[in-house]
Amino acid sequence: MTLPKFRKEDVLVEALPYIQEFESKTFVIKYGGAVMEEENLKQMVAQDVTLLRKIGINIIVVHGGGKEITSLSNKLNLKTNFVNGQRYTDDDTIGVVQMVLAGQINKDIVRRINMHGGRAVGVSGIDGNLLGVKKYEKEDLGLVGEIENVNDRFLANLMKDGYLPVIAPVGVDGNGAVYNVNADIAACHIAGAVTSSKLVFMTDVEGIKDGERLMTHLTRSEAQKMIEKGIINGGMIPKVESAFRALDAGVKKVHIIDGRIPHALLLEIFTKEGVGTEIVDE
Ligand SMILES: Nc1ncnc2c1ncn2[C@@H]1O[C@H](COP(=O)(O)OP(=O)(O)O)[C@@H](O)[C@H]1O
Ligand SMILES: CC(=O)N[C@@H](CCC(=O)OP(=O)(O)O)C(=O)O
Repeated sequence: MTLPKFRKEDVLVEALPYIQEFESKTFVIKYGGAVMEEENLKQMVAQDVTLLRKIGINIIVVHGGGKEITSLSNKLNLKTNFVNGQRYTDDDTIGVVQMVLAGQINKDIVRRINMHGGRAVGVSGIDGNLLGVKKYEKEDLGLVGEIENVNDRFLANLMKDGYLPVIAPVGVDGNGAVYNVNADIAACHIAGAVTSSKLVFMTDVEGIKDGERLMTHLTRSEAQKMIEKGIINGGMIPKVESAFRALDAGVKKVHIIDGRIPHALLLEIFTKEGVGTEIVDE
């Protein structure tokens, strides 16, 4: 296969209108899946978010780490149990969740971004009462939390001072108890609270597919029909439902992109074609 030849100056010029459009806007990026495992991809994401921040876009990173939590739980002989896509979180497991998300993964992402001069600050939902939660009510998931409020002023202050918040999805309730929160759901609540222009889910599929066909653009009603027909299922459901919630809260576009593509974030944001699927209101 011969790749098309790009002239560097054309690539930069194509990016210019997007740079103008997005200056001072806020983007929330949910980072998870394979992108969090591969060394090269981790470095590229750190470069991409730093570049976006440096050209004046306010970036907030929300990260997952489900696989890493399961792996440490296994080493500690703790059982893993998922109920409808969420981890049943008992007293021992919440310790592991906090250690892995707010400790190891959060600091690893912060360190990488800062190696590129990105001014990242790692916080969990406990810091500054960023994610106020109550116990999840629809079913008993132990210490899984449902977000009731987001301290958006705390985030706004960090960004005003030029910092790039990197958020671990654990929350705290009114009594100071710590809860586990699904990272997709945390990202959508945060995007809504800061009226983000874009919410980008980086995952390890090409985007939303109908059979073999990648759907590059979907309206809410088209996506809803794909859920009803079972074309969208499994781990994609919480992402798409989070996308709907974010659109309700005023987010303009939600993107589901393939984090396995090198520099997928830059391609999505600065090229006409983009990568993956965008979901809009109508
Ligand atoms: N229509 C669809 N298009 C693409 N992926 C889909 C679709 N329906 C279900 N999926 C599944 O959703 C998964 C992505 O969700 P998940 O594994 O939870 O991602 P992450 O770990 O990045 O949060 C894909 O691996 C795929 O198996
Ligand atoms: C309640 C719940 O399920 N929380 C998730 C939090 C991490 C997460 O969401 O990580 P990914 O984005 O990598 O899946 C968990 O414990 O796995």
